[in-house]
Amino acid sequence: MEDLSAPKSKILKSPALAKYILETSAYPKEHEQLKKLRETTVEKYGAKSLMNVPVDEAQFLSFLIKMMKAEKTLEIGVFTGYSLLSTALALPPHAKIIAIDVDREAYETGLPFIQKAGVEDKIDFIHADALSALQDLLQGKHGESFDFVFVDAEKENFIEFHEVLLKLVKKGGTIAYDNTLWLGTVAMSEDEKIEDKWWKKRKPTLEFNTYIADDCRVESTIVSIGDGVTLCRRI
Ligand SMILES: C[S@@+](CC[C@H](N)C(=O)[O-])C[C@H]1O[C@@H](n2cnc3c(N)ncnc32)[C@H](O)[C@@H]1O
Repeated sequence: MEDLSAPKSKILKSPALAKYILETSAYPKEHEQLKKLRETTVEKYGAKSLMNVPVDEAQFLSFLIKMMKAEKTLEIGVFTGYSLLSTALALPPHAKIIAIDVDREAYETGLPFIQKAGVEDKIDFIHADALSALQDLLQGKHGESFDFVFVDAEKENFIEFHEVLLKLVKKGGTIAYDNTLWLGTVAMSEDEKIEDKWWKKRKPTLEFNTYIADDCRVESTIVSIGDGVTLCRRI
């Protein structure tokens, strides 16, 4: 999660290079309804609109979903639905996405674009706190059933999410965690400390990254796109 007030909120430190990637590769291939959803989010949410995943990151995840031939996915942290719509467009017609967020208003802001893109039927939105919704999925018939999970909610809960998600994702399935390089703070020293509201998420991010590096139940890699995405494949 990031906003415009964040200190140079991308990990790519050259703004010119970031602009080049977006303009040369990402924007030309962006679906019309994704573009409209993004513009509406900026208009309504201003600085908060950068909570949407960056266009190049969404395209990377879309590639991954297609290459995996995923058919059942889960998203934790929807906001106005940029990554949700991108995932829905990447999935085949009969596929399903369960999407969880505590903020129904934000989801409903993006919903008209999901509807116009013709992919609403693939989505089952759950308006709830993610940890309790995940427990419900586990009690239901969803154990070991997901091909792909995207986690883009509070960093403080990532380790708890991971433990439940390992019971929900299939063997060979992938869990992607967003913002795992947290504005680059993971590699900063105390001397370089930035504003408290950003710095305080450095510690849970560092703890999560160490936890995953030590977790023999998954193969994992940190991809330096957006604000950092960790991919975990369940062994
Ligand atoms: C960074 S935004 C998600 C952005 C989204 N993936 C996109 O591409 O637009 C984080 C979202 O997580 C939601 N969230 C944070 N903690 C949550 C929790 N414990 N349970 C459910 N939703 C949560 C917030 O309401 C917010 O909408």
